[in-house]
Amino acid sequence: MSSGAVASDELHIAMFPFFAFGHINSFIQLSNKLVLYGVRISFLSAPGNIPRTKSSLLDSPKIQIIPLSIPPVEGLPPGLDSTSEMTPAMAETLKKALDLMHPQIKTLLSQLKPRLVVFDFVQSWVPRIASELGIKSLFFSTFSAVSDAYIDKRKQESHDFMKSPIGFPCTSLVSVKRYEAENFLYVFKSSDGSPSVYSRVSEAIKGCNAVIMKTFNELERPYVDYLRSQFQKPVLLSGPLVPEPPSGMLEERWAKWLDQFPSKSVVYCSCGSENFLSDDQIQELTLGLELTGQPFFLVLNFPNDVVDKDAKLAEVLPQGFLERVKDRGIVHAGWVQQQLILAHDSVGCYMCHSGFSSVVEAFMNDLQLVLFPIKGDQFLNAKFIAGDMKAGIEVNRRDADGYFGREDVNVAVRTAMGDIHKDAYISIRENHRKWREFLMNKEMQTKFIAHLVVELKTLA
Ligand SMILES: C[C@@H]1O[C@H](OP(=O)(O)OP(=O)(O)OC[C@H]2O[C@@H](n3ccc(=O)[nH]c3=O)[C@H](O)[C@@H]2O)[C@H](O)[C@H](O)[C@H]1O
Repeated sequence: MSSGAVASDELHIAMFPFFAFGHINSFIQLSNKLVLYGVRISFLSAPGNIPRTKSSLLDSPKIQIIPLSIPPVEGLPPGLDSTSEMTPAMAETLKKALDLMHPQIKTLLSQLKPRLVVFDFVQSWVPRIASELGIKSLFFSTFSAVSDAYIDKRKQESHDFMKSPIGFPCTSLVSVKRYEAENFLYVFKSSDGSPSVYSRVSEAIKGCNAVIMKTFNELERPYVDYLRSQFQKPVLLSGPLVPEPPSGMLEERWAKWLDQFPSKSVVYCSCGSENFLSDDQIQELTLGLELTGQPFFLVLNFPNDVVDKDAKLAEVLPQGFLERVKDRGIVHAGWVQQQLILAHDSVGCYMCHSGFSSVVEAFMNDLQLVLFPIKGDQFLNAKFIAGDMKAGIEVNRRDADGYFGREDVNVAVRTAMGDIHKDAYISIRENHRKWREFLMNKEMQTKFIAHLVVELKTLA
């Protein structure tokens, strides 16, 4: 069959993630798995995100990237195409810009003619236009099932979030800290006419033909069963979408720096592509990493309104800090090749925000997880990993405001590295090893995707 011809039974799927790399990445991993089963993918992307997206998508004639244009909206500087470059306020405005893409997307879908469109919570209007075109729509939740379940069917008071809801599965997750419950109220916030996260997710679930969740029963069955009882519609499971081992080479400067340290001795610390720490948090985090005595590679992000990121870094780092740690510590502001850093033999501990893709990448490697969630789903992911999976250690946080001090960082990292609290270290390490073995089992991964493809073809 020539590359232009389309087999009648070929399944063509349009992928339309929200313009945040925590979401884009999950859509990329889903696309890469599906294309290996002959599925044709049209990946809708804002122009500025195409280079990173292209570098992670499989180089296959079955995948085409479709560039979109983001309509101009006041408060959204032109040329910014992902939340990793935006302030939180701009990220909210980006949602409004996405809502204005309704006609563009409808025209595109009518031209592409996919049998299915997989969309994100922000674009909760997709089911309407898809059904007008005879296209089935699937809401792909890039969050963990535990986080979707905990947030589900809630009232708009923080005390309501303190405890798990009635009917919630009986697991280690029975309550959250006050500051976490207060943070969850964000899902109800609607800024100048843009619908709240809560209403977008509710509309997405109500309107779609099925929900896809990036998980599997062996990991999150209680939460998946709970959501199935709430959603009352097909919930398809993709499995963990473990990425293929990263291709390419780690940047020379980072490879050379990491090579100088013994195996599993370095702490890699990152807050993900969408989180920005306060100056005080940066002080305590850096002084805590210094106290551990371990070599460390710290990556920090600043929103795009911080023009000179290196100057900002110099301003917020503790006095004399860089001089004191010059032989064993690096602090970098900006994007790094995270998967290649995690795969480096010198890295033995990953201290992270508990983002779901980043955690899956941690389980691809032999390292220990230290969890310091920053917002939303990350709080629940951290509790799930430390509580249900017992495969990581959370940094101790103050109940009222989530404050963590340098000693909290020091204790968590040294426990994860086996310096102190040996019993906890041994059990966490063993559980991490078991889950890694399971997640890296090719047969299991194949089973998840093969089953998903059958379900998608049945739905289409
Ligand atoms: C659903 C979303 O998941 C997010 O976490 P996640 O780990 O998936 O995303 P990132 O850490 O941004 O990372 C997303 C992807 O970018 C990669 N990366 C990131 C930073 C970097 O410097 N270099 C990289 O290569 C990383 O390896 C991962 O593959 C958050 O919880 C968010 O709250 C939630 O809405």
